[in-house]
Amino acid sequence: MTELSKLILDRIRDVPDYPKPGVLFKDITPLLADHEAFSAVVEELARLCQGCDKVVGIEARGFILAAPVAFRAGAGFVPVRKKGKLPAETFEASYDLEYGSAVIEVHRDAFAPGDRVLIVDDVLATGGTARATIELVRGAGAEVVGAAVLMELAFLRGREKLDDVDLRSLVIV
Ligand SMILES: O=P(O)(O)OC[C@H]1O[C@H](OP(=O)(O)OP(=O)(O)O)[C@H](O)[C@@H]1O
Ligand SMILES: Nc1ncnc2[nH]cnc12
Repeated sequence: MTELSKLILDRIRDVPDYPKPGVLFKDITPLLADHEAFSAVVEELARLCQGCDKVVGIEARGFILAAPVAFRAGAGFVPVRKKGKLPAETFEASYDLEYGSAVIEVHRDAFAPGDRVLIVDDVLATGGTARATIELVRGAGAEVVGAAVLMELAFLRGREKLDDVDLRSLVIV
């Protein structure tokens, strides 16, 4: 196990049966509260944005990672939000996730044509959220150069839905 993996795994709390019975929730708040771990994660994710123009973060937990990653990498930040939260004209996509379903949106003018984009989120579970985000970003005229998550839950096989992108996970459990 690498030093970074240990730093991450030691600071993720498992919460059983949240938000529904049978779900083991991976709570990243202890990691966020630890400067050493949070900054190491941001540094590592920012390395994946070499030459990218924008970092996309997915509401809500994705924002916490994607915004500092964009700042560190010298890229712009674009929010993908749950339906009804963005004020201007949007594209939208619906999807299923481990414990429900949702609709996400991005502003129609969020990207310049051909922008190179890294998608950042905290957890990859079923892959529904990431898949929908890729479609949104491509539909808005940008190029997805990669997707990066802090933690991948391998048993949910989300990676199989993302076989057309370069997916990096800092830890896989
Ligand atoms: O791979 P999937 O099965 O799609 O699940 C992963 C998504 O689930 C969580 O978000 P959630 O929708 O719970 O929103 P939150 O960030 O507002 O808590 C997580 O932050 C990912 O975005
Ligand atoms: N088990 C889980 N823990 C934290 N976030 C999630 N998003 C989807 N599944 C999750």
